[in-house]
Amino acid sequence: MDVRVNAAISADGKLSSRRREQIAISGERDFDRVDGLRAESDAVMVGVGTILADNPSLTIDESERQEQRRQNGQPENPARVVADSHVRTPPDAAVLDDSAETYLLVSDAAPSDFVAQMEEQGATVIATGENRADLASAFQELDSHGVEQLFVEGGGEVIYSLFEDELVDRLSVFVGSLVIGGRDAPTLADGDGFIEDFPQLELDTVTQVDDGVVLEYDVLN
Ligand SMILES: NC(=O)C1=CN([C@@H]2O[C@H](COP(=O)(O)OP(=O)(O)OC[C@H]3O[C@@H](n4cnc5c(N)ncnc54)[C@H](O)[C@@H]3O)[C@@H](O)[C@H]2O)C=CC1
Ligand SMILES: Nc1nc(O)c(N)c(N[C@@H]2O[C@H](COP(=O)(O)O)[C@@H](O)[C@H]2O)n1
Repeated sequence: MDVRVNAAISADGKLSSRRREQIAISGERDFDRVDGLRAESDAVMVGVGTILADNPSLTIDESERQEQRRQNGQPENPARVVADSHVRTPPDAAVLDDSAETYLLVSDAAPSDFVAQMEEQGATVIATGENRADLASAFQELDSHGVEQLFVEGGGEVIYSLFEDELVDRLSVFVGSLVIGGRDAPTLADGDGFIEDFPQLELDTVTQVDDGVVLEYDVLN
């Protein structure tokens, strides 16, 4: 499976403010670039922190891109994947609507009534790992469901875990021209943080988009 991570950060590296509300760091052209990346993917993934903060639909905005996918024999939207070890996805979350397939990655400790409720909503639940979803094993299962290109949009906890598990192939970052600040504001990669063996990146391209810049990296695993 090929895993691409994309996020928008402020010039000081924040994904959002300490209130963890959705902030439009990207401008119109960058949101359109992200829509294009969704359209190239088999599935779009976020952590449940992003579901609770932003309630995204993770579907494609541009109808021409959906039409192109239909012509290619693909579903009009990529599947949605939510990392949700501790079963916090609300039953009315937008990702559970019927506009695309949805996978929830939970741990083996997920209560069966939660699993049943999510399956009733049409989601496919993949349980791996003792107390936290084991992303490497879950990705193998996603692969068996035909997910070859996975596009990860955040947030900072999930992105850190993916780097920790050496699962990221490519990283793109839109750096917007604003400062958010705050020691409790989420950053691109949160979690415990690395103290050695820092994941190394190779800078591929730098492109100005809107009043910010997109940095594209290959990840040297
Ligand atoms: N600017 C941007 O591009 C984006 C910003 N955001 C912002 O990021 C914030 C949400 O980010 P976070 O709080 O970091 O939440 P997150 O979206 O990374 O979700 C974290 C949660 O995922 C679950 N999870 C399940 N398996 C996991 C695993 N193996 N490793 C790590 N987590 C796992 C855990 O319950 C954990 O609490 C919000 O403020 C949102 O607005 C989110 C996406 C994109
Ligand atoms: N690329 C990007 N730029 C920003 O400025 C953002 N705030 C985000 N946030 C993420 O965008 C997704 C929105 O999903 P919907 O289009 O509403 O379905 C979601 O993943 C946000 O967290 N991204």
